[in-house]
Amino acid sequence: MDPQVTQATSSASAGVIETDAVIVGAGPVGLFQVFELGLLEIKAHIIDSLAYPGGQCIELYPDKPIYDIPALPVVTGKELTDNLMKQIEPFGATFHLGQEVTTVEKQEDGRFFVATSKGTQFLTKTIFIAGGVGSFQPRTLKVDGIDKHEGSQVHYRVRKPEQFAGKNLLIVGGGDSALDWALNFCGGNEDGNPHKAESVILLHRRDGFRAAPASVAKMKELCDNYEMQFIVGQVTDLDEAEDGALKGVKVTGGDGVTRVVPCDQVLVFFGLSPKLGPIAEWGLALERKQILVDTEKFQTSVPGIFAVGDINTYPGKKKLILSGFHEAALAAFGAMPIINPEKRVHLQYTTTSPKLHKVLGVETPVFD
Ligand SMILES: Cc1cc2nc3c(=O)[nH]c(=O)nc-3n(C[C@H](O)[C@H](O)[C@H](O)COP(=O)(O)OP(=O)(O)OC[C@H]3O[C@@H](n4cnc5c(N)ncnc54)[C@H](O)[C@@H]3O)c2cc1C
Repeated sequence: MDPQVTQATSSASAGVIETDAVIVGAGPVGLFQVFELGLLEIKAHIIDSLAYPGGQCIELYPDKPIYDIPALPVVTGKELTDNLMKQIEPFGATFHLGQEVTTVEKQEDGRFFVATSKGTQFLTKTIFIAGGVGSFQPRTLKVDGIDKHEGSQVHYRVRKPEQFAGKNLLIVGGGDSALDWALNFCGGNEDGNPHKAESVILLHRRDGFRAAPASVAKMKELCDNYEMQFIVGQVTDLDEAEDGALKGVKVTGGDGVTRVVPCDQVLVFFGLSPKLGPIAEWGLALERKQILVDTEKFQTSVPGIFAVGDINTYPGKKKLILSGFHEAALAAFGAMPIINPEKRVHLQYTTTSPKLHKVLGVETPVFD
């Protein structure tokens, strides 16, 4: 992420943050919402459950070309995100990444209380939901009783690699994350690896990987040297000690035979899938898991809460980035009477707005 953009690292300890605007979702439309609010001199806080901005563009197709962004004949998902980050840099939005917005509650004074999974809290005059297809959550291992081990012995993310040092690890999955972490924990380089595990077993349902060829080659080399073990199969059951702790899992191989694979910790990397999640609980009118909005301000059934981008629906809606950008512009204007009822808002061209040029640190052009 661009270092110029403020990333709040300890906002939970800062108490309740009072603000004019909270944006839920840092996909392309949420990012452009920062720009449109910035043009109207509104600073926003933007929250995403992912650890990085870009939404679907980064999560699903970072290196694929997009051909229908006006004036950009071709741009990849990553390039579009990088450009949006650059474009919003002058507007000083605060990013709260790696946290899901869980709670939205209307207060008596008309503002909204917003809270995240990491305990960050806001009191805001307006909310812009740019939640796309929902917040991306790790796909979980579907085995009876696994939930009681999640967080202690079964993990879907690696937050602190040091907690796995010296352990017997079972890493499940066949994509880049599974292989990268398997190689990382195998380590064993000459300089020493602070996260080196006691043993690493990689388990995948087939003998083929959706990962960088270099990682696959390295993994095979480590297996040939007996520094890692690779098993084809699927976890079908747990192997628990008398005290309930996990001492291994049962793996059914391609031959139909089920074997016990002992391990201390299980790391599962099945990718991420989007879930509407808590947004469905905020009392907004929905239609087939999308938020109903008007087509003037893109406001939801709750005044003060706007919804833009893939998350909303209205007659004729098309789920395109282009449509989301348009909605973000009109939603920003629509929110101004709530954010600043005293202020008369006029449409200003970015070409001729001295106020904007001051923010951007550029000269206002002279017209003959
Ligand atoms: C393979 C593919 C190719 C595509 N190609 C094109 C194309 O060529 N042209 C085009 O116009 N469109 C294309 N699209 C569609 C385009 O990507 C979407 O229209 C666009 O990403 C929508 O942007 P968004 O910001 O509304 O939502 P998203 O990009 O989905 O971003 C939403 C963000 O909100 C976050 N979020 C959701 N709920 C919460 C919550 N409760 N708390 C915190 N964060 C939350 C999510 O983690 C996510 O990061 C393509 C899509 C795919 C999958």
